[in-house]
Amino acid sequence: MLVTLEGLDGSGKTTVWEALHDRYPDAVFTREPTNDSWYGDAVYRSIEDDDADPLAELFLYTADHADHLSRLIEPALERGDLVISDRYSDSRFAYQGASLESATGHDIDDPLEYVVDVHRPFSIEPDLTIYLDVDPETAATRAGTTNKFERAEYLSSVRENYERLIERDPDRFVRVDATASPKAVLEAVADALAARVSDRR
Ligand SMILES: Nc1ncnc2c1ncn2[C@@H]1O[C@H](COP(=O)(O)OP(=O)(O)O)[C@@H](O)[C@H]1O
Ligand SMILES: Cc1cn([C@H]2C[C@H](O)[C@@H](COP(=O)(O)OP(=O)(O)O)O2)c(=O)[nH]c1=O
Repeated sequence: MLVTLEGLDGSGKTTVWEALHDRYPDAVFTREPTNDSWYGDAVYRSIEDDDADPLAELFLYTADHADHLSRLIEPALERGDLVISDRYSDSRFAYQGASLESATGHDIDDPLEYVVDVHRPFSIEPDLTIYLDVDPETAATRAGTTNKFERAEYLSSVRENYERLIERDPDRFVRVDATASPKAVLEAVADALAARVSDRR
C-alpha cells in the first residue's frame, strides 16, 4: 500500500512523517526529492538555482521520480510493504504546474494537466494521500522562505493546484487541518492512515 504526504512547504509533512516511524516500524519510509541518488542531488542543485528553467526542472524531478519508483517503490509494493512517502507525484502536479503557469517560452495550455499526462504512462498512483492544509502565509513563515518555492505568492498558486487535484480525486485524498497543534495533526493523520490500512486487510 502506498501512502503519500502532501502539502505546502512548512505544512508539517516531515514532522508527521518522522513521528509515524514509531507507529509503523515495518513500513518503508521514503521521500521526494530523493536524498540518496545523483538524480536527487541534481534536483537539489536546481532548487538552489533561482534561474533554473521550469521545464528542465520538471524533467529533473520526474527523472528522480522514475528512479525512485524502479529502485525503491515498486520492489517494496511487490513485497507487500506499506510505503509512506514525504511528497510524491502530486508535488510535481502542484508545484511544476504553478511554475509552468507563470513561465514563458512554451505552448502548454494547462500545465497541471500536462504534468499529470507526463506521469500517466509509468507512475503508480498512491492508495491514500494525506494533504496537510495550511494557508500560504503560515507555510512561508514556517518554512523560513529559504528557497524560491517558499514564497507566499507562489505557494498560493501551488495551493490552488492542490485544490484542483483534490477535486478531481476526492476518494484518494484526506485533508488534515495543518494549522492545528503538532499533536492534533499527528493524531488526525494517524487516524486516517489506520482507517485505510484496516480497510485493506
Ligand atoms: N502543526 C504545527 N504547528 C506549528 N508548527 C509546526 C507544526 N508542524 C510543524 N511545525 C514547524 O514548522 C516547521 C516546518 O515543519 P516541517 O515538518 O519541516 O514541514 P514540511 O516538511 O512540510 O516543510 C518546523 O519548524 C516545524 O517544527
Ligand atoms: C517532490 C517535489 C518537490 N518540490 C519542491 C517543494 C519544496 O520547495 C522543495 C524541496 O522539497 P522538500 O525538501 O520536501 O521541502 P519541504 O520539506 O520544505 O516541504 O522542492 C517541487 O517543486 N516538485 C516536486 O516534485
